[in-house]
Amino acid sequence: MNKRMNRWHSLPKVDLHVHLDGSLLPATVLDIAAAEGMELPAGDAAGLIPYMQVDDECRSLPEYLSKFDFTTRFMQTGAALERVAYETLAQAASHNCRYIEVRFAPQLHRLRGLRPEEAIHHVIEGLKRAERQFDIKGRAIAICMRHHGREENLEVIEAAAPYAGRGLVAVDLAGDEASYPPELFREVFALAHKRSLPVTIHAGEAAGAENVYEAVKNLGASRIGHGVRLRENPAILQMMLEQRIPLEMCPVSNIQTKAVADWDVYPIRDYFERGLIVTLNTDNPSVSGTDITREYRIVSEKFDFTDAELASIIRNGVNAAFLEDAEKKALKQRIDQELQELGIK
Ligand SMILES: O=c1[nH]cnc2c1ncn2[C@@H]1O[C@H](CO)[C@@H](O)[C@H]1O
Ligand SMILES: [Zn+2]
Repeated sequence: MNKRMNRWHSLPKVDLHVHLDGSLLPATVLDIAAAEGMELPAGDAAGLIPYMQVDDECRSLPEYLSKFDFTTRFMQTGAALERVAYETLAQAASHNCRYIEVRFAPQLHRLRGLRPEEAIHHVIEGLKRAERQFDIKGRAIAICMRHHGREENLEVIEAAAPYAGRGLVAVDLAGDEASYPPELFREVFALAHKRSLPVTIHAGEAAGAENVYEAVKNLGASRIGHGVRLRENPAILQMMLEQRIPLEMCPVSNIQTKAVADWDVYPIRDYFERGLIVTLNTDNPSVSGTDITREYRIVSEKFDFTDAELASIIRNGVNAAFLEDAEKKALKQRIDQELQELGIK
C-alpha cells in the first residue's frame, strides 16, 4: 500500500447507501449453503464470484439486479440476516467507516416464512452485535421494492414503523426504476409520512430527473439515492439545490448499471461545484466488487478531489445521516477530530 492508498483508507468515512444483500461475502455463502444443505454452482469462494458480482460487460440496471436473485437465496433465516448485517459492518469498519446505513427489502427474505418485522429485528441484532465489537455505528433502512404490489409495500412500512429510533432510521424504494415510476408508490410513502418515517428514494438512476422531482415532491424524500441524471433537468437540479437535498452517489455502481455512460461524464465534480449536497457511498460492495476506500480513491484520482474536498463530502454524509441527533453530534465531533489529526481542514 503506498502513501496515497493509506490516506484514503485512513480517512474517517461514512456510508449512507449500502444494500445488505449486495454485501454478502462468497465465503459466507459457502458456510450458509453447507449449514443449510443448499446446492452451489461452485465449490469455492472464487468460483462463486461470477454468480454474485457483475463484470465490465454489465449493460443495464436490470442485468445488475439479476445478481440479487442469487444472493438473497442465502439470506432467508434470522441467523443468516444477522450474520450478514454483522459482516457488513465488520467490512465497513475495516475501511475506517465510522457510520453506515444498511438497507434491505424485508419482503425478499420471506421465502421460508420470515415475516418483515422478524427480518428487521434480526438485521438490527446483527448491527448491534457488530457495534459492540467494532468501531462503527450502524442503522437499518427498510426497502420497498418497485416490482412488489401495494399490499406488500404497505406491510414493509407498517413493519418498519415500530423500529424507528430503535435501530431503523428510514424507508426506501429500490428495484427496476425504468419499469416502475415513483408515482405508483404515492400511497405507500404517504403511509411512511403518517408513521413519521424518513424517506430516501432511488431516483434519477435508470430513468430521468423527473423521478427525482416526484420522489421529493410527492413521496416526501429527504435524500435521493443516486440522482445522477439530475443534470438532464436544470429546474429540478435547482430545486435540489434550494431544498438542500443530499444525493447518495455510488460511482462504481453507476458506471456498471450504465446510469452514467462512462467515467469522463460522471457528474460528481459538476454536482459538487454547483453546490449540491454530494455524499459518496458503495451501494453493493460484493455485487459491484467495491469498498468505500476504493470509491474515495477513484473519485479523487479521476476528478482531482483534494483532501479538503473529500473531507467536505464526508461531512455532507455525516450531516445527511438519518442518525438520531445526539449520536449525530457525537459522530460529527469525532470525524472532525480525526480529520484534524490527519491534517485535513
Ligand atoms: O442501484 C440500485 N438501484 C436499484 N435497486 C437496487 C440497487 N442496488 C440494489 N438494488 C435492489 O435493492 C434490493 C434490496 O437491497 C436488491 O435485492 C436489489 O434488487
Ligand atoms: Zn442502491
